[in-house]
Amino acid sequence: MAKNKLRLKKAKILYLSQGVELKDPTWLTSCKISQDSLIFVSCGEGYVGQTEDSNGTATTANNDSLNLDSLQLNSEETPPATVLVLAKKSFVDPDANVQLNRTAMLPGNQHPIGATFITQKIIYPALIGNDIGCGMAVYKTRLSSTIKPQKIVDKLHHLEGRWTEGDPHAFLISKLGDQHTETGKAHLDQLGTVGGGNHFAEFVVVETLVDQELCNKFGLVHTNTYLIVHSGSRKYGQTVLDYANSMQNNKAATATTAAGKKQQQFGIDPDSEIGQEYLRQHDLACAWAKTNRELIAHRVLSRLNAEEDAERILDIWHNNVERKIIENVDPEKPCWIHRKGAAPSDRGLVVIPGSRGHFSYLVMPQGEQGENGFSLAHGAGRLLPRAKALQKRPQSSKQASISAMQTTNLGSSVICEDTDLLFEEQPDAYKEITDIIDDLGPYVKVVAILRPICTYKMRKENRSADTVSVIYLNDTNGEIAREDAPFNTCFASERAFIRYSYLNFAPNNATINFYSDSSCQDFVFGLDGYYGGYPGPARSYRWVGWTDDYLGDIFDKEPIRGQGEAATGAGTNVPPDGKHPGHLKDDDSNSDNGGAKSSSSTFFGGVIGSMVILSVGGVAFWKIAGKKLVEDKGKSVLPYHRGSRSGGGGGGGGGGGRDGDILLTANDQGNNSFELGDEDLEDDDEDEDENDHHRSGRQERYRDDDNV
Ligand SMILES: Nc1nc2c(ncn2[C@@H]2O[C@H](COP(=O)(O)O)[C@@H](O)[C@H]2O)c(=O)[nH]1
Ligand SMILES: [Mn+2]
Repeated sequence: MAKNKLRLKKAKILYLSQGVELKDPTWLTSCKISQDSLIFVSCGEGYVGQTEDSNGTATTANNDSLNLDSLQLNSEETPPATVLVLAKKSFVDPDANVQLNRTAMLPGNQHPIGATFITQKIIYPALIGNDIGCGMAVYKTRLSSTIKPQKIVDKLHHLEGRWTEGDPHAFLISKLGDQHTETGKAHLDQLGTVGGGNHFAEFVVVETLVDQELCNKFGLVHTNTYLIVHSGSRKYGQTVLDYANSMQNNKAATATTAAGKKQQQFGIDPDSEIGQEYLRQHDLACAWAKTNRELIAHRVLSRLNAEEDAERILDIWHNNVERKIIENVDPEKPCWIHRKGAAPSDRGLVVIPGSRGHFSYLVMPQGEQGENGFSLAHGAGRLLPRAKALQKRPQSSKQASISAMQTTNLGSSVICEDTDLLFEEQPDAYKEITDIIDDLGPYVKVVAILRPICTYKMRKENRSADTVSVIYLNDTNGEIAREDAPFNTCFASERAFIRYSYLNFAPNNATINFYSDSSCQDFVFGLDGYYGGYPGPARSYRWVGWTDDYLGDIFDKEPIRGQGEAATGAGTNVPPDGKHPGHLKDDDSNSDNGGAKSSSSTFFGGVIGSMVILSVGGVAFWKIAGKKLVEDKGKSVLPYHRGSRSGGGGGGGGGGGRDGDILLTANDQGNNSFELGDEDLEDDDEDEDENDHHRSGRQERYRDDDNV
């Protein structure tokens, strides 16, 4: 319409007065827009018209609370919600205001973080996003407040990847009961891991005891150190959102009316079967996230021998949907409080962190809670988008600028071995916490102010997440050698690799255990026949702790096999569902106890979206192209000399490798290099941050994108 009337070649955005984008032209007919309403037509520019604040005062666009009543935009089915912006002193991004007002008309898939949305009769999974149950926990520890930050830095290692000192599944069940048996082994490698993005584990001390009585009640003292843990449900939450999305998509396809379609695309009736199932899974994810924070605290504190007597002071979700009867709305029917980066103000003590270089506040909600949606800020919130914060990284004196980022103006230390993340999360990228606390003045009483001393974000070195342990067990002698074959992190820029694969050097009759010690969920392995290997009884393979998640597309394709007999055999714990390489064979005679006619094996593995191909004793190199494993014909067999290998197991039991067997491949740290084509950097990670396209490949894997 605008195109024709105004002869615009590229009318891109229509705004209603107040700056609300008219996304869907059907609103013009389905909503009552008065005849004399103004519509602003833009060729892509932002809204520049005037807005009106809640006092009726005209202001410039998008910089204050908007009164949607004055929009005269009302649909009988979805009248726009009332919008209240509590931020007065603190900065609010104009785009956030626009998103907020748009969401008030009909929740879509863009909404600001740091907001609460209250609905009746309908819930909106998209408002919660994928990091269901993200929240903050605070623990009192017995560590003295005089502890040196460097001591903490030195001790905080091996916190990535699966918790190996205990059984994560048993831990989950012990905390949450049998309801979590249904989660099976899935995602357990992530239980007890901080994750990426804004997540952190931070040691703090008390800077100021503000409300002595409440400090006494919660054990807040100057002498001790406290631990704040911020994390969520990791990939588990994503599966729950996926469920909701798939159900909604199905429904949307059968919706008849335009209005009905919109509703069904984004919202669910909580009493419907789908709604009930979503809420059930959502609640499990929230419980999972809480347990995750508990295990993170346990792991972190155990590094400092302080896990035993730690006391949890609070644990709150700031990313979930909650049912609540709000008397003055409807004393009978519950409302649904969606918190997207907002802390509850009806559950006692709340922590509001600033940034790793600012103070954090412990506050107690007070006074009338209601107009604030029973919610508070969950943190200072970002001032700068990630990309902008990253641009502040100086190009020169790289190392100096990295080191500067590893301490803060408050004298605290920062552990963050991803340099981009280090800059993205710099304190200057966050708003001033004191402004936020001032804005919350009517709703909270400050209890104590906390000073950071050491913030753990992530380490790359020794990430057990990126380690595959290959352990050789001799039939009779038990374990004879273990090698951790580390992927030198799964960061695309650094090239994942496996140092060695020793399969060919394991003795005949050995049982080779593949321990999945990884949260690299797309990591895949395969075993297949080997061209001309040495003769000997088959080895068998045990797959320990592997789940379907680890095995990607590669195994859907039958790998190109060598000419020899495969030495694969089903171990006691095989990878699921036909994906075990043993299932690919015609002749399954080489089972656990070994068929006599086996030879050696070609062994290959890969990381989808990145690369790792290894091949021991094989004849071919392989590479990942997109999500497919293809033979890399450009590579020839490279020699490998057993003599140069360290560790036991080589040649024991009579077989051993032979000169000329190929050691693996992959990156400059392996013995043989393996170049990657560009396709290896393909960005196919479903975790990708929609606001953060500058990275690629596996680099996103550890980023929790929706990690509010
Ligand atoms: N004390 C610290 N606070 C931090 C850090 N990184 C972020 N933050 C604050 O926490 C919230 C979390 O926000 P979310 O949207 O990811 O849930 C954020 O708004 C910051 O104010 C940190 O390292 N230490
Ligand atoms: Mn969060």
